Amino acid sequence: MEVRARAPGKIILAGEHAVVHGSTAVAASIDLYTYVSLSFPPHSDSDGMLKLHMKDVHLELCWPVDRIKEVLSELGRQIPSSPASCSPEALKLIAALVEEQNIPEANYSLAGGVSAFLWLYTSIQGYKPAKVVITSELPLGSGLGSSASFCVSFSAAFLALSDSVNLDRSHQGWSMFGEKELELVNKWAFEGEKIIHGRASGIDNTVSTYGNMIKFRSGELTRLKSNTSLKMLITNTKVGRNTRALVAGVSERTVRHPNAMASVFKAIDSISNEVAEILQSPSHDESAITEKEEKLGELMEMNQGLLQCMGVSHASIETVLRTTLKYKLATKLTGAGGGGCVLTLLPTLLSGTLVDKVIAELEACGFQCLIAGIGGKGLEISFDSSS
Ligand SMILES: Nc1ncnc2c1ncn2[C@@H]1O[C@H](COP(=O)(O)OP(=O)(O)O)[C@@H](O)[C@H]1O
Ligand SMILES: C[C@@](O)(CCOP(=O)(O)O)CC(=O)O
Ligand SMILES: [Mg+2]
Repeated sequence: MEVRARAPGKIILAGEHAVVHGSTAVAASIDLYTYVSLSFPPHSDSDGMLKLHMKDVHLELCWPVDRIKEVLSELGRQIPSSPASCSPEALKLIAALVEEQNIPEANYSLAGGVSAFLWLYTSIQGYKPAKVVITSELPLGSGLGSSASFCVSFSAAFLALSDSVNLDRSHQGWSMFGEKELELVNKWAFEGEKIIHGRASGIDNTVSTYGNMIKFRSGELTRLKSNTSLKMLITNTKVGRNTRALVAGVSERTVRHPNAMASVFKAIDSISNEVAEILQSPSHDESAITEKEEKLGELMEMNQGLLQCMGVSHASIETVLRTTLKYKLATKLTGAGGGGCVLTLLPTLLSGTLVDKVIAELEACGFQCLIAGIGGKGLEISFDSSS
C-alpha cells in the first residue's frame, strides 16, 4: 500500500509577520502543490531503513531505524497520541541524526526541513522502515509557503497509513480528508512548521490544509466567502532568504522598540480586517469591482510600507515596486520578504497587452513572473493498493 498526499502553497494578501505577533492576516491557497508519497517495504524486502528522497534538491537520505530508535530513546519517549511540540532536547537529538547525513553545505537550510520530517515521522509512525518521496511545484524558500505544504503533506501521508485515522483506503483517485482528520493534520503540520520557522503563526499550514481564502488570528481560522475573483501577478525576485532568520529579525526589532512595533502590528491588523471585508463584499457591477480593486491596491501599498518598517523589504522588492508603480499597479511582498516573491494586483480591466509589458519589464530585471490560480483546493490524498 502506498499513499500520496498533496498540499498547496499560498499567498499572504495582508498581515505576514504581524500575524506571528497576534495580528489578523489574510491568505489564500494557490494551485501549486507539494507531493509526498509514503510506502512500507514488504517484511521480506525490508533493510530496516527509513529513506527520504527530496527530489527538488537531489538529496537521498537514509537512516537505520534502529539508529533513530537508539538516539531518540534518550528521551524515554512514548509515541504521542496527539500532536506534540518538539522539545529543545528532542530537537538537539534530531539535529544529531540530521548531521550524520553530511548534507552538503550549500543545502544547509534544508536541515530544518529534515528535522521536521524526522519529528513528524517518528511521532506518527514510530520506528517503521519506510520510503518517503517529496517533490514540489513551488519554489523553495520564496514566500509561497513551501515549508507549510511540506509539513502538511508529510503529516497527511503519515497519518493516512496510521491507526489514528479511520479512512476508506479503497477509494480511487484524489480525495479529501474529513474535518476531524484535517484538524489533526493541521496540528501536526504546525509542529513541523515551528521547527522550520523557529516561531510560526500557523497561517501557512492552515491555508495549505484547508485551501480557499482564510482570515487568521492567534490560531483562529475564519473561512472567507470571497465575492471577488482576484488576479495577482507573482514575481519571484529569486533572491534567496530564510523565513526563520526574518521572523527572528522582526522579534528582535520588537524587543528594541516595543511601543512603535505594537502600533505597526495594530495598523496591520486593521488593514487585514479591511481586506477581508472588501473581499467578502458584493460585486454587483463593473464599477463596484473597480472600487474594490482600488481599495485593495491601496491597502496593499499601506501593508508594504509597514513591512518596510519591520525591516523585511529588500532592494529587489523595491525594484519590483518601482517597476509596477510606473503602470500604476499596487505591489507588496508576500511571505517573509527579504527577497522571495512579490504580489502585484492586476485589475480586471487591465489590458492583456499591458500585463505582458509589465511582465517583460520585470523579467528583463532577471525576475520570474507567474500567475497562479488563487483560493483553490487544500490537502488531498490518494491510495494505491497495487504497490
Ligand atoms: N520540496 C521540498 N524539498 C525539501 N525541502 C523543502 C521542500 N519544501 C520545503 N522545504 C523546506 O522548507 C524550507 C523553506 O521554508 P521557508 O524558509 O519557510 O520558505 P517558504 O515556506 O516560503 O518556501 C527549505 O529550506 C526546506 O527546509
Ligand atoms: C512571516 C510569516 O508570517 C509567513 C512566512 O511565510 P513563508 O515561509 O515566507 O512562505 C511567518 C508565519 O506566519 O509563520
Ligand atoms: Mg515557510
